[in-house]
Amino acid sequence: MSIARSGGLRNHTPELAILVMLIAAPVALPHLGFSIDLLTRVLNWGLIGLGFDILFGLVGLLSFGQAAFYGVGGFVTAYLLVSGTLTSVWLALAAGTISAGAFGLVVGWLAVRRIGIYFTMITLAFGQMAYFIENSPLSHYTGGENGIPGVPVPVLGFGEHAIRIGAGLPMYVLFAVIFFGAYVLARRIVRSPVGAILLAIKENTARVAMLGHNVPAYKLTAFVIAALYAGLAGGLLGSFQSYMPPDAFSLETSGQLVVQTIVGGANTLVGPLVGAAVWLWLRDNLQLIPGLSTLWKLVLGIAFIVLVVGLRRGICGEIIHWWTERRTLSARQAAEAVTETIEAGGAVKPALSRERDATLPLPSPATGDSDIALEACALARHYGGLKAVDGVSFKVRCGSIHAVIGPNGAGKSTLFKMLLDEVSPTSGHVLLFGSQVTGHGVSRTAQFGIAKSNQLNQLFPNLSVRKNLRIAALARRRGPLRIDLLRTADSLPEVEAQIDAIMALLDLAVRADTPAHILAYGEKRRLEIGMALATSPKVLLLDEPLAGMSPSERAATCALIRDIAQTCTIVIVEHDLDAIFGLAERITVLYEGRLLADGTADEIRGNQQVQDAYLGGLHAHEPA
Ligand SMILES: Nc1ncnc2c1ncn2[C@@H]1O[C@H](COP(=O)(O)OP(=O)(O)OP(=O)(O)O)[C@@H](O)[C@H]1O
Repeated sequence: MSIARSGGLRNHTPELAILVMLIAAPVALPHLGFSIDLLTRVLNWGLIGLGFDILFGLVGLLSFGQAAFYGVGGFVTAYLLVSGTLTSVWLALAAGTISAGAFGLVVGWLAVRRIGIYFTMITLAFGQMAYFIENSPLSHYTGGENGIPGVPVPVLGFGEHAIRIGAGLPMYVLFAVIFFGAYVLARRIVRSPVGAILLAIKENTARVAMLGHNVPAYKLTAFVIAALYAGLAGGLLGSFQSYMPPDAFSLETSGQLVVQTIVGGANTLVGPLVGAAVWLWLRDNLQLIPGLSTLWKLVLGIAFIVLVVGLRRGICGEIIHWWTERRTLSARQAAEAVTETIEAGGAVKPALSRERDATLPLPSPATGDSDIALEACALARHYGGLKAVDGVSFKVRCGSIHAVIGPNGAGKSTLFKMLLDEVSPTSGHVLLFGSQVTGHGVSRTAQFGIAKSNQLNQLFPNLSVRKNLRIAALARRRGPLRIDLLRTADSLPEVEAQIDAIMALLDLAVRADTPAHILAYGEKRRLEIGMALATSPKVLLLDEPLAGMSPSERAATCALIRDIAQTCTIVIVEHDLDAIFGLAERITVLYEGRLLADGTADEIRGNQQVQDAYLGGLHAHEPA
């Protein structure tokens, strides 16, 4: 089970389990060497870990700079209280948390445009810069190397009814209540449309952008959420210790968070908490072993290696994986058996719907030759000296099926990429219903109404068919960015209805809960088309939709394309010319990047130049 799962009463089991764990911990764990203070400290790490797990576990962005936000939250809170600017610890905590979030917005804005190691390096650099700033230019406010002593504890109530939350059990209870609230919120975020899109970004970032989601903005959202959690944890640290230490900003803090999350299990939310418990317990108890002296660090390192090698998914990750495998094994085996049957040729030919469903996108108005849906205006793309596409112009009539054909390397895929603005043209532009889309980027172009099904499948392999389609359908319904963190991803009835209609159309309804990677090849191709269709496009680009299909699958897919053509304009690249001549109203022929011909199927069939350059050659090479 990933943390993105949703639906049903069972989904509240994790919250209940956490509640029981938080209540039982101060009773049971002191017998195992956990003091109440250690448990409180573990909760503090767990709190920063909740946000970090959304960033790292869910989206896959490894930050080595979380200490910066932990420190900002902590020092802003501590300074406001100790300087007397604020007397309410709660208000100071809110100010510290918001400051960390604002700092996260700035750092994240710069960092999320980079991926992999570059992202990590930027966060690391900002973390180190924050440490330096705390220690030097701002030492008047932060106390530099001395930190800020005398941070007051929170007070509940007013006047004579006020209760100071002192050290020991009361402080643990405060941290436990805050952690529980933060955990419930984090789970809601994970199960929200935003959470679903963040998980999809980790699976296949390019496809999420191609569907119309603003990927950098969603990553930034995750980054700020992580910074807010870190800021809150930092603010609480000062009150817990009555002292805000400068090492909150240190690289060791960021590193320890990463280690604890890996040990506990990323993408589980509770993993960083469990990792912190194991890590801090080992650290505290190893130091007490007589004769171990400074060797305890070596032993701790060996323990880390053993844990990581032995439990690849981390402690919680392995437990959840084992449990999920047990629960879903029979369903998975049944799905794999269906796939084997289909691939062995034993499946019944898909009974594709001929009825247009009311929830599918409505047809574009096709009112005559002047009604042009898409226009390529002198499009060119050069790679150094190679002219992959060289000044190609053509018009696609609204409501038609328009084919682009040409031999291998003619520039068809490059042309498609420019139509969706995945690749910027060297010169020329694209008009959609008379408005220029070129230059807006792939997400905006998808939002304008152009969708593409790719030559090579671009699915979210570990997500079910329904979830794949949901990511696509959410793009058009919610626009490029919406931060609806508190609703569940499957709570939009119109989106679910659209998914059901598309699954019925694609004959994938029985595979709704099957992960995409288990599907048979032909089913994956249909899902690829379905994802483009789920964005309710005005113009659908199909790049070699029949590639690799059996004759019966080709026939079924051609019928599907005709069905889809009732709802939107289609531009199709395909090498199966029999299919193309049967489907397309108009055909554009490319040869070595240039436009060779453009006309009706009959005109193209009778064109001698096309015969010489492509049709003759292709039929000569075509397998029987
Ligand atoms: N990113 C790139 N960098 C350099 N050359 C490229 C790039 N993308 C495509 N090309 C080249 O541009 C030319 C056109 O490629 P493209 O994939 O668009 O052709 P195609 O008509 O789609 O071929 P196919 O039918 O085999 O898919 C080819 O020579 C290809 O090697």
